[in-house]
Amino acid sequence: MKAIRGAITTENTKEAIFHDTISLIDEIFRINKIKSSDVISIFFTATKDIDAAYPAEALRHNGISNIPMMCFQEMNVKKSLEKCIRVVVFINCEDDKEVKHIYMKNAKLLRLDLLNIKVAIDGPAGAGKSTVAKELAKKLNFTYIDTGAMYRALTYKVAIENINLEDKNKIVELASKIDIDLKNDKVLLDGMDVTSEIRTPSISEKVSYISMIPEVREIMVKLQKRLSDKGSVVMDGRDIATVVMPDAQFKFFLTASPEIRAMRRYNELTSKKIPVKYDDILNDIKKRDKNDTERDVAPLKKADDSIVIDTTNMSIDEVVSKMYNIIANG
Ligand SMILES: Nc1ncnc2c1ncn2[C@@H]1O[C@H](COP(=O)(O)OP(=O)(O)OP(=O)(O)O)[C@@H](O)[C@H]1O
Ligand SMILES: Nc1ccn([C@@H]2O[C@H](COP(=O)(O)O)[C@@H](O)[C@H]2O)c(=O)n1
Repeated sequence: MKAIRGAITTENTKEAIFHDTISLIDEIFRINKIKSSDVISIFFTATKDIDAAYPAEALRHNGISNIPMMCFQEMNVKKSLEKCIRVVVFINCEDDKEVKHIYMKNAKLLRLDLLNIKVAIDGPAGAGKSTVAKELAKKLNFTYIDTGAMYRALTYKVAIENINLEDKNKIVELASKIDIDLKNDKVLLDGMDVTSEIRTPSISEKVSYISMIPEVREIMVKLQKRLSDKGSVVMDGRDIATVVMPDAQFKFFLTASPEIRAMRRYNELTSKKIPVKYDDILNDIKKRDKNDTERDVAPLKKADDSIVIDTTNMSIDEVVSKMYNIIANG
């Protein structure tokens, strides 16, 4: 037995409810290659603003009379999608049958995560990419992939193995051997949690030298492309819209003045009791920007089709909402 979910938005008239319910059920049957004799039962919910007809009535009217059906009112959650009919269809089938859940019209917003949407976010150090990307991914229920964390993890490994930054061969060899994984906001290096270790000023200072090495980029980009292939993702970095996900449906380039970016980073580190000087951070940011934008391979640059968001005078919430609205309305 399996359950197939679906939803569709409608209008509060009998005609619209009948039409949209039938469209939804037809699509669920068509895409999942099921017939009414496979169906055990169907449960519908409708939002509070739908009272002109029962969705189940639409199916009866359309000739389906032998499937047990029930209609309920959906929980009335504040700011939730209006005029929406949700359904769950229980079917008899083989255990290994792959089912596809169907979201139509504005109900697609309920499960953007099922639509294989790629969101690319690039920008200079401290522009707010990872903070915003993480929030946005949570709001959309997408997977978040922090590519900077991968270069940082390699840099951390280079540092603990005492490898000279000039020794490119050793660094590339290490890059090809290490295992980097991103799981539940944690960065795992060969299975070890290095989430905080990779964010220290000493790693930030070195990372753009490591990320300049073309063979290192090749290894990282291959891994990032593989990760981007898993459903809907938000990925942030420097070359995401240009190299890693050039086909992303949504591309953003976040920026802010170097002074604001340095101040944000200074506040972040001092709040964690990490002793730092504002001027050192500003210099590191400027140096990294220079290295990242001037390197030969995949330099940091805005893709032609990226939307620029200057976050200098915007709060984190404002940036996230702006991006979310662009995606939800896109
Ligand atoms: N719009 C904003 N307003 C205020 N603070 C912000 C804003 N965006 C991000 N920050 C803060 O700025 C700091 C840097 O942000 P974040 O680490 O997300 O930047 P980043 O672009 O990912 O940087 P890096 O490339 O160096 O990793 C964090 O402390 C974050 O909380
Ligand atoms: N796609 C990327 C991501 C990062 N880098 C390099 O890594 C450094 C650290 O990245 P953060 O986002 O964590 O600050 C960054 O300065 C780049 O040198 C990259 O090259 N490509």
